Order: sequence, then C-alpha cells, then structure tokens
Amino acid sequence: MGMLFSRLFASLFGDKEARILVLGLDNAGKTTILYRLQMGEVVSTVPTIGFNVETVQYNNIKFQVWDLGGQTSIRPYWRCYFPNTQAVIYVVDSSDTERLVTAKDEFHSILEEEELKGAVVLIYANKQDLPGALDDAAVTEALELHKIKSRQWAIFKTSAIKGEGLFEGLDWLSNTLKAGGR
Ligand SMILES: Nc1nc2c(ncn2[C@@H]2O[C@H](COP(=O)(O)OP(=O)(O)OP(=O)(O)O)[C@@H](O)[C@H]2O)c(=O)[nH]1
Ligand SMILES: [Mg+2]
Repeated sequence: MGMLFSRLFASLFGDKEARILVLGLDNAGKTTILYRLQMGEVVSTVPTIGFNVETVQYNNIKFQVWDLGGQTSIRPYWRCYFPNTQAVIYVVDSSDTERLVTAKDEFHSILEEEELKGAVVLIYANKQDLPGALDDAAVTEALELHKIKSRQWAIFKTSAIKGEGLFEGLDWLSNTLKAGGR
C-alpha cells in the first residue's frame, strides 16, 4: 500500500529535475566525481574530449549531470552548454597550487556569463587525500569566493578517490535547489 501510494505521489508530482554542469581545469577530477556519484565506485578515466552525461537520482531530484572536458583548448566550448543550467559544480585540484590562479580566472569568467546568472555554485575542493592539498578555507581564498555576489554558493572538501565529501555537497545542492535556488 505504501509503495502504491508513493508511486502515485511520484506520478502526480514527479521528481524535480535539474541540469548540472561539472566544470574545472583538466585533471581536477570531474569525470572521477561523475562516476563516483552515479555508480558509487572509482572508474579509471582518460582526459575528456567533449562531454560525459549521466543521470544521478538523489534526494528526490533527478540530476542530469554534464561533465565537460577541462583542457585549455576545450574550455571555450563550455559556453555551448550553459543554457538552462540550474547549478555548476566547480571542481578544483586542491593540490595543484601552481594552477589555482588559472582555476580562479576560469571560475570568475564563468560567473560573469549571462546565461548562468541564475545558477547556484557548488565548489568541490577535491584531492584532499594528497599531501599538500589546500583546505576549504585556503581554496576559498585562492578562488576569491568572497567576491561572489547575489548567488548561493558553498564549498566542500572532497576526495573522489576515497569517496569523501561528495554527497555532503549534493545534500547542500539539492536543498538549495528545492528552496528555489539563488
Ligand atoms: N589522489 C586523488 N586523485 C584523484 C582524485 N580525483 C581524481 N583523481 C585523479 O586525477 C586524475 C584526473 O581525473 P579525471 O576525473 O579524469 O579529471 P577531469 O577533471 O575529468 O579531467 P579532464 O577530463 O581532462 O578535464 C585521474 O588520475 C584520477 O584518478 C582525488 O580525489 N584524489
Ligand atoms: Mg574528464
């Protein structure tokens, strides 16, 4: 009976759907995160040319997750995927301190995009398992997150390899989207 009722409820109201873009420099861990979220396991990855897209059902939201390649030559094409996006997950390799300035610049140019002005932003300070990885406070400073205006954002420490922090971030994201985003 309970099952029947929940099916009826789902068919009447449906799960909320959200289109999510996973962005960040090459080697940040985006594809590893996508498959971790979708399958719960680590899958060996190759640099993404183009995109991977998967559905992740979580907390009554059907996330359509687009994982785009992050290499320098591919970044100009990110904008092709911007329309109708509810959230951006920005992934940073917290141990790659040499490229944090580049990660910051790419991040802020995304935020300036008109088509993403309604999107909320979740930052994953990834690769926390590596020695020398900056913590969330240090990544917040390096990315100049305090400059973000009129947009909801949050940062979480993650290790895609160990499977840590990812769902804490998705909890924040699903709650924020359910509350209406922004
Ligand atoms: N130690 C460690 N390695 C990680 C972590 N996440 C990803 N990696 C490794 O980092 C490398 C790059 O991961 P990918 O997921 O392919 O990176 P990507 O961001 O998709 O890269 P592009 O597709 O080129 O944009 C792989 O060798 C992963 O195993 C992590 O949390 N810790
Ligand atoms: Mg990839």
